[in-house]
Amino acid sequence: MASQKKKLQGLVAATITPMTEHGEINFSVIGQYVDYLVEEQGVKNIFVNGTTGEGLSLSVSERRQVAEEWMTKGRNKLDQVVIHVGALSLKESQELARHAAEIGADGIAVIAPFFLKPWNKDVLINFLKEVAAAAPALPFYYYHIPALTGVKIRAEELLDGIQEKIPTFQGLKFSDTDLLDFGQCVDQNRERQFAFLFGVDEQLLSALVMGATGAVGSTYNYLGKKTNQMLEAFERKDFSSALNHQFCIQRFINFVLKLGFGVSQTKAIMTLVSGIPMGPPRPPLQRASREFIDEAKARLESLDFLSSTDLKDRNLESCS
Ligand SMILES: CC(=O)N[C@H](C=O)[C@@H](O)[C@H](O)[C@H](O)CO
Ligand SMILES: CC(=O)C(=O)O
Repeated sequence: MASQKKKLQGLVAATITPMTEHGEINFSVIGQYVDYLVEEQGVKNIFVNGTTGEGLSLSVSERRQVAEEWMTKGRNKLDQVVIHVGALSLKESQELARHAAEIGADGIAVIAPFFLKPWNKDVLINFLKEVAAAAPALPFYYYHIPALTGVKIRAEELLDGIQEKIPTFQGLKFSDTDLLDFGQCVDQNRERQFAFLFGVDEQLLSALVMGATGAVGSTYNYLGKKTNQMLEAFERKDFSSALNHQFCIQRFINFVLKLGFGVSQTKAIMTLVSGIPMGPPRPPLQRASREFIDEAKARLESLDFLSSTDLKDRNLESCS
């Protein structure tokens, strides 16, 4: 039963989908990628085929294969694998949900359909419910990302009474900066065992204060270790250390955001930091520029986020 599953906690890396130079999925590096997350970043949960994974740019068949590969390579190594199964077609979404159940995933997540959009809460819930029903034993997470879907129905409103409609509802992945909405999701559901997973990595500390139980994000692929240090400091109520860690992370994210930061840039950064080739993104995205890569690399080095370098002595802003 879904409700007996252990709660999803801590950091969840939104996985990149590695690709070859020819734009095909590069399954061959996923095993290495799992080991890197677990051993180097201390991250044992993953969120597959989401924004970072270019899930909506993959075919249904590719999405199934990617999910299977992560499940296979993650066996006995990862704690939880959540598969994003959102799609514009309800049928496709249901197929992916059933498939996630078949391969033994720990949960499914769904974004709001973003072309022909649900215009109110009830319409959105009805769509989500149909998807959830295709995998009745799997924990279900709603993936709230209004800036990308254009569906701005507040999460707080959506959560009101959701378990009556979707019995497998287990939590929320909240990728928005509206901490009033996020805080109210937590406050109004205190007696329920929901997971409140925050998705704006540069603001995670504020969300922890608001009651986040975990976080899903792209930067946990390569800043997982650093972010785990922040979580540990927060746990032991050492707020000044936690804030220092958050500021370090912010310095990097702020820097790359100003250069222009998205999935393409995440692929380039992960390639730099992990040494595992993530390849180019799929059109319409375009690969990160040489200038971006050089500047990001220099910044990673100065913040000590690139372990291979030894700049510590002349480094004033080092975050280690
Ligand atoms: C829009 C987007 O991709 N958001 C990611 C997850 O939800 C985050 O992990 C961001 O990449 C990160 O917070 C940097 O802004
Ligand atoms: C960041 C995130 O959660 C995603 O890539 O879907």
